[in-house]
Amino acid sequence: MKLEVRDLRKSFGGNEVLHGISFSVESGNALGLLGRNGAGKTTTIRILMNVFKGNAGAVLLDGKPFDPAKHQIGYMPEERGLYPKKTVSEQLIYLGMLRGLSAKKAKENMKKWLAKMEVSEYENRKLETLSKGNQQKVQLAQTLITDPKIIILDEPFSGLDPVNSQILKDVISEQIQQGKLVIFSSHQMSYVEEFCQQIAILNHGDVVLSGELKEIKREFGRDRLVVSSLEETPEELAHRLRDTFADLLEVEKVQKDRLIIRKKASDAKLKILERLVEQDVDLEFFGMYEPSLNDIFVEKAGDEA
Ligand SMILES: Nc1ncnc2c1ncn2[C@@H]1O[C@H](COP(=O)(O)OP(=O)(O)OP(=O)(O)O)[C@@H](O)[C@H]1O
Repeated sequence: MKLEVRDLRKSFGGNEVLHGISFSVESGNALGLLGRNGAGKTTTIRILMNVFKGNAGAVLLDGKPFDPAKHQIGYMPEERGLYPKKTVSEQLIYLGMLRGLSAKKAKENMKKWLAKMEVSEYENRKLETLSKGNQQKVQLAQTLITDPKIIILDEPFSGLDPVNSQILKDVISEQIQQGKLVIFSSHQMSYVEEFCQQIAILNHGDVVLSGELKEIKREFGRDRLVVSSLEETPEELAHRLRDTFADLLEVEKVQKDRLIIRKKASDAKLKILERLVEQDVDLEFFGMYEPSLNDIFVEKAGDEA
């Protein structure tokens, strides 16, 4: 399956908040929808789920208009909607049956997903007596109870500690391996980086970058090198390079204890290395720049995530 968002626009009261969003994702892949607060992630997901309609554009599944009501979808909205007074098992079975499972299958899946989320011990507790993080895991169990082929999660990691985030990450990775199509929004770059093949970065209602994360990283790192010296601080090294390497490179920035430089020609790498050796620079590191997703996000969306 291929889910495609094509040129989506949305206005609220004359204020356009999505200016033509496009991205696509196929089964067996996860797409991380990234963006700062207010970038338009939730609005995009709500249009995908037909909570409301866009003013223009289309959502297509295998090239045809996508109607979420006609498919089994695991959707976890930003505002969590479980019943605080009911027990965990009651509500999971109820919601499973509401979505077409037999009572037997709903009970079976309830047990399976509570175990995967490591919250089986709370099966007979009222939801309101659980911690926020455990309620969140129950919500995820509910989202996945029908074993949906399409999974759409709005900020699934919010409120989870690192251990619970890892549990969720493992569950999502397993779903991807089983061929599910996953879209989720997040601010947490490290998790997105670990298991998303695709990303779309939203900034003020525009997709500023989208595609295969590996490709994006390769492209982003192209022409850039990282260099550091044992004897000179990155600032001192930057000074030296600006003075005596200006024909070969531009100094881009200091990142922690290293310097990021941009080659002026694609074959300049060896020449740079030769000149560094000629000048007796005591090299600590010299190599390709491999940007983190956070580096890319900061450059594209303007600030720390
Ligand atoms: N119902 C609404 N009425 C008016 N404006 C809205 C409505 N829903 C969203 N917006 C506006 O649309 C923009 C995008 O909001 P959205 O919730 O999609 O962002 P987001 O990327 O999900 O942000 P966050 O990370 O904070 O959840 C914001 O400027 C928001 O104020």
